[in-house]
Amino acid sequence: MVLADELAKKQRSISVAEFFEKNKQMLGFDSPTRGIITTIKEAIDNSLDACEEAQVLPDILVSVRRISNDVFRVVVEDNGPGIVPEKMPSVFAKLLYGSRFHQVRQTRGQQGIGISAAVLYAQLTTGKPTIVTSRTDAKNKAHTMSLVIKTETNEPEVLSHEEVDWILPHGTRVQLEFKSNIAARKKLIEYLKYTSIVNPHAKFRVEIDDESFTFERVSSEVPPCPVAIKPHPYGIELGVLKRMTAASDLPLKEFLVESFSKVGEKTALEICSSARLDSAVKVSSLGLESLNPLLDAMQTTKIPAPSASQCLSPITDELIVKGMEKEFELDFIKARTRPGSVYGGHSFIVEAAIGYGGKLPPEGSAILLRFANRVPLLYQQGACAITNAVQNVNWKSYGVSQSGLPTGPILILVHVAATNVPFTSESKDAVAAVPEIEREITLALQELGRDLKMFLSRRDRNKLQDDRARAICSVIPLIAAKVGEIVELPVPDTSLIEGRIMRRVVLKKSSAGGKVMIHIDNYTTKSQEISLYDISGDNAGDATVPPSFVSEMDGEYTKIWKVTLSAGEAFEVTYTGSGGGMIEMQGVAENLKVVVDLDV
Ligand SMILES: Nc1ncnc2c1ncn2[C@@H]1O[C@H](COP(=O)(O)OP(=O)(O)OP(=O)(O)O)[C@@H](O)[C@H]1O
Repeated sequence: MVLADELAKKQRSISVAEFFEKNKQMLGFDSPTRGIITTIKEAIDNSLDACEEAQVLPDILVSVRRISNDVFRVVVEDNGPGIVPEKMPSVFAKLLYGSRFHQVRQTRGQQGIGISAAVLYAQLTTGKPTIVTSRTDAKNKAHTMSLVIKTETNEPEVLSHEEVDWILPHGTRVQLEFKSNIAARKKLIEYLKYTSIVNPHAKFRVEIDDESFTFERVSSEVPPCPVAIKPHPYGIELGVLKRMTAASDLPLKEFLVESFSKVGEKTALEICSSARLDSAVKVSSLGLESLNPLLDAMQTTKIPAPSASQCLSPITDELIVKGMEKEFELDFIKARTRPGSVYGGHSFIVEAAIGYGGKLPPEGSAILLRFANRVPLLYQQGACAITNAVQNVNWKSYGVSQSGLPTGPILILVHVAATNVPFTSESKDAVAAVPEIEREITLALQELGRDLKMFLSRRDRNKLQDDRARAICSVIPLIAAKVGEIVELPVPDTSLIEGRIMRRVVLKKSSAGGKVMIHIDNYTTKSQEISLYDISGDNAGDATVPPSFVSEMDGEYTKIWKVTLSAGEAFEVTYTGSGGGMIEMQGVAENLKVVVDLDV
């Protein structure tokens, strides 16, 4: 009893801010390196969500400057709709305050914790307030506030507030200072690169100390802002149903039709009869003895799946390919967007892509890029359902070696877009093992695996042809020499024949006069750059190339032309003149068909 009295003196409520201050690792602030990435990620997620809501093309500035030995100043600025001044303190300095938690639609932010957790982290490590500037339209001035969170109460404290002139007509700028270290640089660039792949409509200007660079947008269409839908009966739990019924004064049938998606009058009556409840009963009067059978009936009655088209915003195959091509050099790339699907009443869509070859590391495990609602997941790869699904695919059947993940020059991208991404924790690092989601990922990867297999076997066929051609070419000069010896005639120049057999290595035109035509057809799915080098001496003839070629000189005699050849495209090079010459083709990748007409 005495002990209980003693304990009672110590028992008191804990504010959510105090809790997260102590447990910052739960929100992704476990180390100084990680803290900087999480902060920038939270601010960028908000900027991208806000721009999508306002339907503006995001132009986002990210600046990181070291201002003393271990203190960094981070600024993220967007051209979004801005935040009204009355709301600025709560948005940035109150945990669990946001606009997205109660909505059923795809958004990057979900919980209303992200940016205020970063503000908390800043004041915890440096004691510095966060400075926010925001403007909602050109008619009004911008407001700048200096904010901290009062951790004991989880309430905002405004240290200063003034109206200022600002160059942007609308947007938000947030500036935080906290302890970190430069080890985060590589991870930060990686994060920005991956973010720009899955947000191809966004432009990111980056300044890290004295270095500045840009991730350009490859699409100038803002993705449609997902529309919030009502919850689906299959995704509801008893506590939520209890709260919803208590707050409604509708009769049961109307309540079901009004409150849930895909429930029409007929379905509502079916639910009522299956729960043995009167369809006209006021829902606020229902006790647990009625809510339990009602919930059972809602989840066993056949109800169509929630529609994915309005509330989700997939990136689409075409833009994923564009985004990946922008950031990686690849020989093969293919993407797939699966049809919409459902788990526990929540809509989701899986998108995946595979890249192969190019400048990817030739050995070791595949590079796996995981995304949820267009946000890269950079940590806890091993604990993620996406990794699990990738490992469970039998990659060997697609001609790729495997040791857990596939191995070799492979890049795999998986994007899960959902109205409620089932993360394993608040730090949103890994997707939980939901069988429906894993199944969709597997199906997408199997489809892509088949495409990759076709590409690899075609490439192997080409390689076989090359090896054969090379073997033949190595004996041709010997045969020519031998024949010349036997028939007692000068040994003929076999280089033209070699060029014809090799088709894509060296083309010589050593006889005077005449003309050589090279036709090149690109029949891969992607564009590729090729270079032609005129390595003839200055007495040689002239090569003419189509005007689309960019020409430059390398040294006195070597002229170089470069052109990007799109899929299915062909062009001709004509070599004329009286002095003879030689053209070498380089960077001629797989699946180019080269036809050489000699002396036409
Ligand atoms: N740059 C911005 N422009 C406009 N509104 C913003 C901006 N940043 C934040 N907000 C508003 O502030 C709210 C809170 O943001 P916060 O990052 O704390 O949570 P969230 O993004 O909703 O969820 P999560 O905790 O999952 O990140 C957002 O829901 C949004 O309404």
